[in-house]
Amino acid sequence: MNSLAQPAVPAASATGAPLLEVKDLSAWYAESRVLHGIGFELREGELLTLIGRNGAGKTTTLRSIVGLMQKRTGSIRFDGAETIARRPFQIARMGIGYCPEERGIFASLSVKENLFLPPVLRPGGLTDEQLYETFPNLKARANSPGTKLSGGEQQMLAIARILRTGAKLLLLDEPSEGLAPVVVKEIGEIIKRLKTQGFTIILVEQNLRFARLVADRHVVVENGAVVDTLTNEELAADMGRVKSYLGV
Ligand SMILES: Nc1ncnc2c1ncn2[C@@H]1O[C@H](COP(=O)(O)OP(=O)(O)OP(=O)(O)O)[C@@H](O)[C@H]1O
Repeated sequence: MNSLAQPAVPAASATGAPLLEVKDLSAWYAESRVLHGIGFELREGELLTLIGRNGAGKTTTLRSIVGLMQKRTGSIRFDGAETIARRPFQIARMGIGYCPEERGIFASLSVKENLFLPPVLRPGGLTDEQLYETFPNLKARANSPGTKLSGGEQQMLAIARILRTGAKLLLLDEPSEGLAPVVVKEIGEIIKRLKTQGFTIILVEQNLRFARLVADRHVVVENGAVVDTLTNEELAADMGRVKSYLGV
């Protein structure tokens, strides 16, 4: 039997409460306020995109959720617990994995060393076998140094790395950025597969075609606030609505 046929993550909670609730979230870089009361909810197993122009506050929202913004106010509830005052390592242990835009692959380490660097923080993560099944090209390149990987392979490695930790909410910052269309498609297939395995995902994305392929809902961020929320069907029916926010 395919070992990935079983969901890697437990089914939705019996209460039906959102897995993540962000309310009135503000955040600052030093004295500069960049988020102005962001709010949205995410149900278990859902895939949500944050879309918006450069500088809108999407990355800062992800950084706030994982506790990396020193000054943040409002409420971020994950799995029923308030996390706004928690430290990054505490939040990671609760089951949130962050894959930053810069990917963070260590050039001097092999693929395997990069993959096994983050500790397993809680049960429920993918086993080595499941990881290599999802990312066969990482298995083939297990002993290659990080420097020798293509952009797409680096992205896959960055995603694979957080799947071992036991995270059930994955925050992925622009995984399609700078990749050729064929590789973007491959990453899209992997993300769809992770969703069917039960992972809950927030994707920061500027590539609307890619976002449409994988997402359930889209939250549009402008000047550090949510200005619109659309289902994937609404986006498909009216791409102009979102393009006007993006200025494309
Ligand atoms: N380290 C930093 N110090 C000061 N200001 C920052 C820092 N990082 C981001 N900013 C500012 O915060 C605002 C929000 O940036 P953020 O990176 O969250 O936007 P974004 O929507 O993710 O856009 P992008 O796609 O360009 O990353 C921008 O005005 C940006 O210039």
